[in-house]
This record gives sequence, C-alpha cells and structure tokens, in this order.
Amino acid sequence: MPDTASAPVLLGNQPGSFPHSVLAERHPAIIRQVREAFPYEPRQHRALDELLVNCTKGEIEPLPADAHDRDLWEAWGVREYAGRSWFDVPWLWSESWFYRRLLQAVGYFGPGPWQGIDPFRPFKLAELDSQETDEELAALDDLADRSAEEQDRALLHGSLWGNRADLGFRLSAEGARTAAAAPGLVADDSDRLWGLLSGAGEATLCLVADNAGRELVPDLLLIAHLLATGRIGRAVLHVKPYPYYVSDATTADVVDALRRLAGGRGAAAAHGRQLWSALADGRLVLRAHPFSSAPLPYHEMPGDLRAEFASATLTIVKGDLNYRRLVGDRLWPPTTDFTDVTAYFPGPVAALRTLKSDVITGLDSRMEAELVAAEDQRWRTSGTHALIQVHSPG
Ligand SMILES: O=P(O)(O)OC[C@H]1O[C@](O)(CO)[C@@H](O)[C@@H]1O
Repeated sequence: MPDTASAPVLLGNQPGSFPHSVLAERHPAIIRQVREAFPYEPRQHRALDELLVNCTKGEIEPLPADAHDRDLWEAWGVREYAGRSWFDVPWLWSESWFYRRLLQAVGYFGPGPWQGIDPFRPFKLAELDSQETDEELAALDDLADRSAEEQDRALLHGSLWGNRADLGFRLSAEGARTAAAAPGLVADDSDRLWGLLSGAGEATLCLVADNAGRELVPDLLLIAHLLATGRIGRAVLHVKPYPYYVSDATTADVVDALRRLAGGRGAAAAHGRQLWSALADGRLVLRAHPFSSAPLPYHEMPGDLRAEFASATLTIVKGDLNYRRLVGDRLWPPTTDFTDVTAYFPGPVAALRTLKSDVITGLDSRMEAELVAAEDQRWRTSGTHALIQVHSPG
C-alpha cells in the first residue's frame, strides 16, 4: 500500500469533529428515542441511565461473565480497550460497542421477556409504512416500458440513493440536508459493475446490506431485477445478526420488506413474489454472519467470510459504515487509490454509498477541488453525495 498505511485511524476525541459529535450527542439522543418508544421496566431504565453516563463519561468495561459473546468481544478489542474512555479508542469500535451495550441494557439478548425485541423496530416500521415508500413502489409500474439500460440504471441508482435515508443519521443536526452545489455522484464505476454482471446466468452476487426500510426495499428490487434478467443466477444477502446502528437490516427486516412488497400492487407485488420463491428454491440466500456487526474493518474478516466473498462473481457493499469497514476507518487523502485500499479483498467488490462520514478514497483531484470549493468539507458528511466504486482484481 503506497501512502495508505500512514493515514490516521479516526477517533472520537476531537471536540467539534463529526466522530466526537456522534459519541457525545447522537448516542445520548438514540438512548432517549429508544426509551421513549418502549414501555420499558425499571431495570431497563436503570440500565439505560447507566449506559448514558458510561458512554459519555465512563470507561469501556468487559461484558458480563455470562454474556454469550463475551469471548468474541474480548478478541475483537475489549481485552485491549477495557479501562479506556470511549473517546480514545477507534471511533468505529466505540460505535459498535454502543449498539452492543444498548441491546444489553434493554434485555435484547435475554434470557427474559424482552429477549429479541428490537429497540429500533418502531422507527423501521414507520419508514416502511410511509407514503414515500408507497410512491417509490408505485414508480416501478412505469419502469417496465423503459429500455433494459434504463431499467438497470434506475434500479442501481434506487439502491444507491436508498442509502441516504438512514434513521440514525436523522437523529442529529448533521442530518439536516441542504441541496448539493457540486455533483451528486462523485465517482461512478457503474460501467465496470455492469461489465462484471454481464449475464451468463450463473453469476453469484453477494450483497452486504446496510439499512432496512427505504434502503433494503430497493436493494431487494435490484436483486429481483438481476435474477429476472439473468445477470445473476444466485444472490447471497448479508444482514446483521442483531439490531445495529439504528436502522441496519436484520432477517426480521427482510421479512417485513418482503411482506410489504408481496402485499402491494403491480410490479412491486410481482417482485415480492419472485423474491419469496427465490428464497424457497435457494436462488436467494440470507446470511447473518457475526462479523457483520464486528467493530473491525473487513481487512480482518474471518476465513469463512473471506471464502464466501472469494467465490462470488461480485460483492456489493452498501452504505457508509460498510464503506468505512471496507477501506479502513481512516482519514485518507481523498485521492488515495480505492484499488490500493481494497487490494486485500478476496474478489471483485463494488461500494455503493452516500457520503456520511469523513472517510473517502478514490476521488480525482479535480472532483475533490470542486467539492471543497462548493462546500468546504461539508460534502464528506452531508449525505447529499454518493459514489459507485469498483475494484476487480486481475
Ligand atoms: O447507514 P450508513 O450509510 O451505514 O451510515 C451510518 C453512518 O452513521 C454514522 O456512523 C454515524 O453514526 C456514520 O458516520 C455512518 O457511517
């Protein structure tokens, strides 16, 4: 890796920085929202109070001795970070730790009556039931008359821009969007992406999902389209093993989205039924790998996941957090070569992401200059820009 090894890992300890605001403001806001959304019992309120103090002023503490994933988290960093402030360890790590601890506080891991109750479900369902989702699904009916190329583009861009709507993002002031002065798409390797899915009908696509609701629905529609057009023969959809980053998709969210599609009208219902049978006959497979919610970059992925991505024709990695994990959560110079930072990835990989954090690679210098001239550094986190980047080894 040329100038890549030296870029600093993002920490949350700089007041005024975006990572600091997430730890100091967004996490407390999420605790408040979750508390208001559920009729929790006294022990959960107590645990949430403790978490609020711990995540803003306290230190990282080991998980309880009987936690099912204590050993995993020890190996993922608790052994190294215990006793340190949440603000002084890698930001990626602190954020993941927050969601793990929040679920513990509300009794998600059980045993007990609150086991498996997703604290973010009310927000996810509200989005899935929204009028915006109705409108997006109705628009599918007009797509059938368009050329194959227009359909490809519309479904790819639906999945890409679906990433703009993430619920955690809306809980902070940074979520307030302004119209972008510079180009929306700051890097576009979509021709290379289509080249990798050129349609022998035997291709396998791994899609590493990000958010539920208005992102997962277009992700599923993209998969349905690729299966129906023979660009792929099989898709593997990676979701999170437990609720994460407020809106990240779990298996339960896939079920909700499919019910929403199949229970709708017109083209949306046809796609829903098609996906339903693709699950039944194995053309669509779900995975909820523990590493999907690990606090680590993909560079450190375990062997079984590496083998799965190695055997795919293409892996599409969705969203901002997955991008941070793909390229490493570092303050790269924006012109850092995307190919260099993803050279470790075991097969062809495409990132589809709207920009919601400081991490960025693969820009050309003209684009960077244009963005800075128009918006200073706000383009990095405003969610108004997006990218499609592809790395295909060999
Ligand atoms: O849903 P996405 O696109 O992964 O975005 C989640 C984002 O939330 C943040 O972590 C802040 O909480 C972003 O920086 C981040 O990567």
